Amino acid sequence: MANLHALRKAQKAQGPATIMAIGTANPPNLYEQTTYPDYYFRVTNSEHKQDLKHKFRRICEKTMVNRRYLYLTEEILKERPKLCSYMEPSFDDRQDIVVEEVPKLAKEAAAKAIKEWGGSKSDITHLVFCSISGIDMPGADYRLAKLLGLPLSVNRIMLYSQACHMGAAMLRIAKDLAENNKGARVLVVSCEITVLSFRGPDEHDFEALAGQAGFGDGAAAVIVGADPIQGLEKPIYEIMSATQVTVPESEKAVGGHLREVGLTFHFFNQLPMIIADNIGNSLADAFKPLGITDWNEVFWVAHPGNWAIMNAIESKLGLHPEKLSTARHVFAEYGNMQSATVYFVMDEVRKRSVVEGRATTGDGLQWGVLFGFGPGLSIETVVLRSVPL
Ligand SMILES: CC(C)(COP(=O)(O)OP(=O)(O)OC[C@H]1O[C@@H](n2cnc3c(N)ncnc32)[C@H](O)[C@@H]1OP(=O)(O)O)[C@@H](O)C(=O)NCCC(=O)NCCSC(=O)CC(=O)O
Repeated sequence: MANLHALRKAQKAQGPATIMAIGTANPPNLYEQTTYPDYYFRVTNSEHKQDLKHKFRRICEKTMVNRRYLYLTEEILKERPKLCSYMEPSFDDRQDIVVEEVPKLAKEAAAKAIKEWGGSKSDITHLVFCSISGIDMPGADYRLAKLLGLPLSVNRIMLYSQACHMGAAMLRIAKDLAENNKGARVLVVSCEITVLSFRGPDEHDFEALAGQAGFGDGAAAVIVGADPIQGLEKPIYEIMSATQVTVPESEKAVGGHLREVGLTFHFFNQLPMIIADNIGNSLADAFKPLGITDWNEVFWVAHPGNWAIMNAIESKLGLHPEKLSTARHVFAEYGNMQSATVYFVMDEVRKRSVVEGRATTGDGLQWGVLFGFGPGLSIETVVLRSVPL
């Protein structure tokens, strides 16, 4: 028994899971929000719906998004006209694209993270990959591992059909993998392209219209491992804890349905208030062991969701405006890239901390919260510890 105990101890890492690199990527096509309504109504052959176009323009302005990267172009849509209808069965056309393209964009982000990490691909022990799109067998994880040239021994896990909270949720998974497997180096990848949900406008479907106005395409990757090798691996943040709670009676607050017509997107207008009303409890539980009760004392890496959600959180928790300024900046420059967004925010927080001459990677503060939410309603709370700069 004594030997078994020693064996189990030897299998585990000593220190906490640590984020050692972050990479991001977007498709090459940049769409300015001011001209997007003209583009969108032209490519979907909806120019005759002028009142709806004006409404869509107002919705686009209300999002507070400035620009977004999108995989789909006018050329691609001409080749696949079913995607431009409102509800024509079009699953195969959509699937043809996402099965090929999700792993490719993911590879760009992952290659950047691996380069920053500085280790060898052969030392990557685990791959955790999420995307709403691209269900296939073998999956996008297999394709990505092949594109990157990862060792055949890599332990893969693919998470399809989840949504925005998965950026935070994958850190929760990676933490357990890194801390329970000595020497593990976990490549965490998220890739979201909106090909399943792109559709033409309909005056009776506000939720679809809002989705067309706010979502963007992007991929991001991080490397997570414990006990960094000095001189080779540079910690960016330590992951102190990671938890999920499901808000009761909220399963219809946000979600989607995958059908022949692609993915339809649904949300309640009350979503901002539901999130703001519930996030306080999650923060209190997460920071209790550290004795922190003032949410302005920590740095914030928040999934933006939409502008109203950030307003509601800021007001409910009494946050200073700078706490969510990076999340707002990323949202304005890229739109809501669902699970990938929070990694863009994390990348921006650590880069800004350097540029602004802060003492740590967390805006000069020691402790921070990475926060995500998505269908369920699932709230993910990850406590991060910054490192000195
Ligand atoms: C589209 C919005 C910018 C609209 O902003 P506001 O609601 O503040 O603006 P507003 O009230 O003036 O509404 C703008 C126009 O839309 C109309 N409108 C608003 N709500 C409506 C509704 N429920 N049904 C029909 N029409 C509606 C208004 O009448 C108005 O039209 P008119 O101008 O004609 O009077 C916002 O709702 C938004 O950002 N939605 C994004 C989608 C979203 O919630 N994503 C959640 C992310 S979820 C996430 O991140 C997690 C996950 O996905 O898992």
